[in-house]
Amino acid sequence: MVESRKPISIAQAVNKVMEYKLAGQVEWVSLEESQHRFLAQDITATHDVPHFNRSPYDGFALRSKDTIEASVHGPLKFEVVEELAAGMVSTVPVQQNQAVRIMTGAQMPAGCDAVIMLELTKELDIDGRKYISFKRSLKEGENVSFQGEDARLGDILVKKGAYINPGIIGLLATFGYAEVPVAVKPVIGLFATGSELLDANEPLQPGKIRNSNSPAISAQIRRAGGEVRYYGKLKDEFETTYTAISKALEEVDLLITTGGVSVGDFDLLPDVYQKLGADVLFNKVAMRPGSVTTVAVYQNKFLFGLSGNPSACYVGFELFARPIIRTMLFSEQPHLRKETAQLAKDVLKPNPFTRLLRTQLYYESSQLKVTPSGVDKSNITTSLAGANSLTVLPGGTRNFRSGDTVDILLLEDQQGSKCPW
Ligand SMILES: Nc1nc2c(c(=O)[nH]1)N[C@H]1C(S)=C(S)[C@@H](COP(=O)(O)OP(=O)(O)OC[C@H]3O[C@@H](n4cnc5c(N)ncnc54)[C@H](O)[C@@H]3O)O[C@H]1N2
Ligand code: MOO
Ligand SMILES: [Mg+2]
Repeated sequence: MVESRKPISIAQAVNKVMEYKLAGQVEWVSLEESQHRFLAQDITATHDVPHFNRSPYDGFALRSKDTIEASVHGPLKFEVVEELAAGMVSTVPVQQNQAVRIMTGAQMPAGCDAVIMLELTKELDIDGRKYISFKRSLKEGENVSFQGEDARLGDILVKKGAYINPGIIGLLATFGYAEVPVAVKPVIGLFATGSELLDANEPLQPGKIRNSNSPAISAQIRRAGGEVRYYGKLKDEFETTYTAISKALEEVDLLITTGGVSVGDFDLLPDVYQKLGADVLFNKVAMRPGSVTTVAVYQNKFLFGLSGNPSACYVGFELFARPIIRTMLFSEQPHLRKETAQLAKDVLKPNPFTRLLRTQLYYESSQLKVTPSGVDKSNITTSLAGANSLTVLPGGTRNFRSGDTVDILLLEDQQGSKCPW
């Protein structure tokens, strides 16, 4: 008699997994290496930016109160007493009706409170001395970039858990973070199970298929921010499978297997969990694909038994393993980002279990739209290539029509969501 499994909802399954979430750790890496990593601490401004008043233009710094009389009919003439390139500081005090030639980025000379752009002046040479004339007055503070206008000392600029993008790299450099505190990448062990599996470099043989799950899941692990420890393929033999899994568990926090979790004669993972004495959190989720996804905990380590079917394996990872990885990367929004979009095609099917359609999300005018990225079956690989989102069609519904608003989960997004379920 085949064991009967009781399906639980996705929300219940996600909650069960998140109860056991693991803590993250901090390491320091060079600024360059920090790209695509996740911040392990809030980044605060270590000084004002800019930290001195400076000129945003090439022109002449002067005292605005001296310019009040300037007009088209009565241009004023000021003597130029110094020239400042960016990086230089003034040495000559500026007196009434004097100006300092100043370049973009140079610190404002003491006493000056405005800058007139080069284009608005005429330069004169009188008896070997330099002068400018100009025809308009300036207000106090005009064309000055003030200390602290970009950031103030102590401001929190980027929160812990943020994905480090090029803009953040620039910010870190601005504030002198030559070394950056980032989350240690969780190491995720991975096995593919199945005696039918060939590697990508092997020619096809009758009855055998190439192992696509390991490379795909490895890429998903890296996309989520983890590091892959690939242990290779396992034939469907109990002793070798049990030994390999128990040994690998000593080396990683999270171990993913693909295949062998259903009720077939060679689906050995349920027996492996039993022999280990692992606590099986669930072995059936009311979702399609991925209904056989099984998660177990053993000595504070996770065993993710993902389905062998490629689409089911892909979805199972994103829903249950990704949030654990992102939590270890200090994210407060570790789940896939949830949004709504308009369905662009009819999906005329009953959904006894919640269906997670692999979809292509795109913009049309100002509307977000989704369309299935291929055939909606658990054993299909081709629909995964074009999928940048999962469209959630809740269990107990049927027949969605083009134009219906649906919930979507974004696969390529770094923002995430607190809990979409
Ligand atoms: N009697 C029942 N049969 C099945 C049930 C069920 O409830 N009762 N569930 C079906 C569902 S749903 C799924 S999903 C699959 C899950 O099977 P397993 O997780 O046990 O995976 P396998 O049987 O090992 O493989 C399934 C399928 O995927 C192919 N596969 C496996 N590994 C890979 C890989 N690394 N790369 C590419 N393809 C892989 C494998 O050859 C099989 O075709 O069970 C249903 N059956
Ligand atoms: O778990 Mo299966 O993926 O529902 O098709
Ligand atoms: Mg099976």
